[in-house]
Amino acid sequence: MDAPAIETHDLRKEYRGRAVVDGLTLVVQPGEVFGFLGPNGAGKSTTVKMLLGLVLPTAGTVRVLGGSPANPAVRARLGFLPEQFRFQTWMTGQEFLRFHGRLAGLNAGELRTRIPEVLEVVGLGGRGHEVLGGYSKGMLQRAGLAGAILARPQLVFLDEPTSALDPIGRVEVREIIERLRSQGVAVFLNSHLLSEVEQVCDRVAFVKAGRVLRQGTMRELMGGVLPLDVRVDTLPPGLLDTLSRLGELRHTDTNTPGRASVELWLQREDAIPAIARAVLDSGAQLYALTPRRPDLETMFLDLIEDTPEASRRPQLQNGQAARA
Ligand SMILES: Nc1ncnc2c1ncn2[C@@H]1O[C@H](COP(=O)(O)OP(=O)(O)OP(=O)(O)O)[C@@H](O)[C@H]1O
Repeated sequence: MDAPAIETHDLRKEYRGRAVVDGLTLVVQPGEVFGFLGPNGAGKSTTVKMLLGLVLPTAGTVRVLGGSPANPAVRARLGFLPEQFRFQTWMTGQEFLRFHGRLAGLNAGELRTRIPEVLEVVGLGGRGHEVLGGYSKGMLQRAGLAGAILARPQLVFLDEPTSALDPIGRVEVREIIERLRSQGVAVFLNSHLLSEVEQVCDRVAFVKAGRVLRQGTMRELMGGVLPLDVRVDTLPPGLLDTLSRLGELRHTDTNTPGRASVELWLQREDAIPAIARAVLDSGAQLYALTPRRPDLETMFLDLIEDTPEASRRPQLQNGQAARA
């Protein structure tokens, strides 16, 4: 089996005696999309810099792709899209990629085939001859992403990769990330767009003040529960009893004539077919069975709620009141 894409143990970074990364232990597997989340100043960028070998840890160990990030052979297999990329605005898109490709060790033949390929992947096909100074913010972000994946890295760090993109661009970046995953590439994603992280990440870690507060799959973070919304036309006698044997009945709404909805919390996804059968056997019409993904934003706010900012936060929707 391949070495983990990222493996840190008790990683620590101090600036002037203050720990900004404080005992970070993480494992990210090849082909895994890992979301690294936390409020401003949590130590995310410092962690990424240590993983890239740009900042030396004060203590602890870090291995990427089975080796040291200080090793040039390891670095050649890493891709990085920083949030604040300083582009050489006088270069064309192609020149920029050629420059980065050469730094990553690609030869002239590889660059000739790979540059048009990545420009196409990021949605800049046919625009590579234009100077970066004339690109829009979204185009620059796409060019940066092209640079990050150009040398076919095995591990890619993406820092806020869609902050300048419109909704279509965001979907495209999600598709690029999914394609990377299917090719066995690990992606370390840092984004404040939690709904986006929710949709694409296999696992997430929440960090605050340099420490991991919680990490796991979305399901694990929810305590292993899968909420399911069931929409039917009516609730015949006995159906609620049957459903409550298949999952935990959390909420029932029969206020709209001709419509009823039930929220069930399941322990196992494979209870869903039995729920569909129970509805049909009861004689009701089934309109929807919707597994609900846990809401990362609510989890995030809950976890960081003891910050001073959080105690000033107004009441949240869906009954999620901020506890001071
Ligand atoms: N070179 C440095 N010298 C001194 N302090 C630093 C240095 N780099 C970062 N810090 C401090 O470390 C803490 C963590 O910073 P870091 O940039 O890693 O946070 P972050 O989670 O990436 O934040 P953001 O979401 O705002 O980008 C901050 O308090 C920052 O001021």
